[in-house]
Amino acid sequence: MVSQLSEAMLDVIADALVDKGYILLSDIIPTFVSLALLEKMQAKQDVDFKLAAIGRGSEQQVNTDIRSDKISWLDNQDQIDNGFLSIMEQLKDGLNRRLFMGLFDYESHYAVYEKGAHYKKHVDALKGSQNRILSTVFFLNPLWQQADGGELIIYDENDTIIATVPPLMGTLAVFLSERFPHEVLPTNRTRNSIAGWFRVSNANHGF
Ligand SMILES: O=C(O)CCC(=O)C(=O)O
Ligand SMILES: [Fe+2]
Repeated sequence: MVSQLSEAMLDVIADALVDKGYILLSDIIPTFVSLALLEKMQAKQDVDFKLAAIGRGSEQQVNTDIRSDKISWLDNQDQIDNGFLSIMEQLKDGLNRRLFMGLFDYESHYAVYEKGAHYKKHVDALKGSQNRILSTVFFLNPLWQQADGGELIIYDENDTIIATVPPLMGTLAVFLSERFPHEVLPTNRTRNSIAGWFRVSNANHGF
C-alpha cells in the first residue's frame, strides 16, 4: 500500500516525542477516512458499544464515576477500521526506524461520550509496566464549539496543564503513555473518539 505518512511528517513526530514527549497533529488522517470512521461509529453506537471498564484482568470493573464512555474495539479485518489502522501501522514503523522504540502492536477502540460523560485524570500505563508505550487519541467531531466542553486535558509530571485539546474532527494527539496524566472533561454533547495504544512485546523492551 502507498504510504500516506511522509518521511518529513514522521521526522516531525519523532522529533517532538524526543523533545517534549507529545504532539498534537491535524491533517494526518485523510478526511475521507475520518468521515467513514465517524459514519460507521454513529451507525453502530446503539448496538455494539459497551460501558468501558477500568483496571486489568480479573480486577476489571465498570465505574462510571471514573469513566462513563462506551467503547467498541477496532478490527483490522474491517475495511473502514483498516483505513485508520494502516496509517497507525505506518506511524509505528516510522517511529521504530527513527527511535528504536520497539513498538510491536496497536490496540484501539472507538469511544462515545454521551452528554455528561467524562473520564477522570489517569495514566494509560503504570510506570515500569512497559506494555502500553505510546498513546493516541483521534477525534471525530465536526463543528465542535467551546461550549460543547469535552476537552482532553493533558498534564505534565508536575500536574501542570500542558495542553487543552478540543475534540475536533481530524485532530490526533500522540503522547508517551507513562508520562502524561490526562482527563476528558464532561461533554455537553455526544463526543466521538478513537483511543489507541502502541505496545511492546515483552517486558525487557522499552523506550
Ligand atoms: O477520548 C479522549 O480524549 C481520551 C480517552 C482516554 O484517555 C482513554 O481512553 O484512555
Ligand atoms: Fe487515557
